[in-house]
Amino acid sequence: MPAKPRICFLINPNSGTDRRQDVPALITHCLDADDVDHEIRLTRYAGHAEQLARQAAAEGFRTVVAVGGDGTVNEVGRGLLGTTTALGIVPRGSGNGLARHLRIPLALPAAVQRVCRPTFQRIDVGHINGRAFFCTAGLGFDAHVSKCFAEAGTRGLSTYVKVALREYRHYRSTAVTVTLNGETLHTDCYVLAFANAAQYGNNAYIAPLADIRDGLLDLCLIDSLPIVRAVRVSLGLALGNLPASGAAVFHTSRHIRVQAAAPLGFHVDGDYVAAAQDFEVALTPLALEVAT
Ligand SMILES: Nc1ncnc2c1ncn2[C@@H]1O[C@H](COP(=O)(O)OP(=O)(O)OP(=O)(O)O)[C@@H](O)[C@H]1O
Repeated sequence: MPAKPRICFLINPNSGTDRRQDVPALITHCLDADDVDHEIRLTRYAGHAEQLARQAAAEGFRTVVAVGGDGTVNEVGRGLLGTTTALGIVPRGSGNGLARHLRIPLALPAAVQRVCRPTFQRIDVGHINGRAFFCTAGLGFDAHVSKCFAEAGTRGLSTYVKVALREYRHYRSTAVTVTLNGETLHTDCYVLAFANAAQYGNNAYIAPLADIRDGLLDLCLIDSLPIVRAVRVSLGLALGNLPASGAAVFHTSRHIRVQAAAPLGFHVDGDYVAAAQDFEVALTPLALEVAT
């Protein structure tokens, strides 16, 4: 009889807004012990999932499953880069952008069953200033909001919307020079998003045409955001028609350089990283195997 696939579940107990304590028992209940051997480990601090994922890959697990949101998925994915272990996702975050893009079920029982009988496929991986991202990265207002969101004390979509509306009142664009596809653009940056997947999460489609396997990043540039345009952008995000709305400019490229006139914050997969003035953004095609 062939050996059962080994799956390691890494749970971030801090993801999302649902604080139920019995997630390990639920996972064990939902999977079929005849089909898989599994282990469950909990993250103890931010950054721990990357370390645990790398260790699980070294132990020979076929799949390491991020049980959490896009931040946890990012950490686990980073830990698996360069290994032969696949990333699985059981979505438990606030936004779940990558899970939604890959059409992974949002309900825990269905997601656990899917990861036990998966289809394996490879996805592209983006890097911004050396930091990997799998869903989106960005400069400007979205990064600023992710920084304020992390400091807000509460999570979830309603906190995110409250923080975004509060910060919108005083956030201003920064002048940037963007080099891509042999062209140089001098423009202002309110938001510059680099999309590997189509959405930020919560079905907010920043780049609805983004294909996670096409070897290209979709860039979405919003140079300023007066109120009328803010309404059009919000509708475009919700309806998935931002490119047709004319409220943002889109490009595709595999390698982008951005130089900003003043320090600009950036995020990867919704988690704020730092401020910088020079950005190198690049895509490595099909660099990570994912269980979907
Ligand atoms: N045990 C832990 N204690 C505190 N923070 C943790 C722990 N484990 C992981 N983290 C951090 O929690 C952050 C948020 O988690 P995650 O992104 O999974 O949830 P979310 O923000 O609710 O979901 P989403 O990103 O989909 O909106 C991650 O960036 C991760 O670094």
